[in-house]
Amino acid sequence: MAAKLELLPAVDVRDGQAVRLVHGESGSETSYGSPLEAALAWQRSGAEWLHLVDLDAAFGTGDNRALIAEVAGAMDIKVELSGGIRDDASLAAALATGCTRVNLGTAALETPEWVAKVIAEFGDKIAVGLDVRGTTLRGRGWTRDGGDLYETLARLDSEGCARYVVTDIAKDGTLTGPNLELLRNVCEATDKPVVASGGVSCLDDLRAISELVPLGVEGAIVGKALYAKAFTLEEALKVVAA
Ligand SMILES: O=C(O)c1ccccc1NCC(=O)[C@H](O)[C@H](O)COP(=O)(O)O
Repeated sequence: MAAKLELLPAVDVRDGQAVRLVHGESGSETSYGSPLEAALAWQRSGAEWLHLVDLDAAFGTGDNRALIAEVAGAMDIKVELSGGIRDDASLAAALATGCTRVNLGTAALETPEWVAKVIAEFGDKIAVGLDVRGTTLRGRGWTRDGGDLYETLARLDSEGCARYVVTDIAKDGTLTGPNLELLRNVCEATDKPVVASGGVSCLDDLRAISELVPLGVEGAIVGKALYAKAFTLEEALKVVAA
């Protein structure tokens, strides 16, 4: 288990632009310009990880595959790739970017046999995103219900899933703080590391998530707060190093 919380600044890509959504809803975008510039800026600021999302692939409105490959290829740091990775072809394209790991979402709900197969084949290169409203999972760019969180978690655990990225959709992009209770509950239900996602608004939120490291929280994805300049990545990295 990691001793300090890992920080994963997010670059979510829609129609070629770095954007932030509210509650992950298509159409709620605020644009922040070039994804490559954003990713390079986080790297220059000392990030050890980048969380890179192809929102068009997640929503089924096309993809940004070439751009995502360009961004991932330009990074000297670890990259977690998410969005629309649902079959052999999209997984092969994602892994070919040289990313450190991929995050599967919808596939874990809709094609569990395929997910079990790729977990067995690729081990900790595969994480599963558990994106929830309450305790109900959501797939297809968070637009469709996909079953119970804890039943799915038990199934994935039994298949050897290495890691979970847990998002409370009600918090995502809202700057209203992470759902610490959800994180605690998921950590109680699994021995595997958990990456927290959604809602971080201030440095105290990162301090609060850091307190969950002994329970199994390994990292925190930070999006909107960095783009809205609530704090700098340098400040955030200092807080988690303390
Ligand atoms: O990750 C996905 O596949 C995804 C699919 C559909 C909508 C949103 C998706 N991801 C969003 C993120 O990973 C955010 O970058 C992350 O939760 C940060 O949230 P916040 O700090 O609240 O901006």
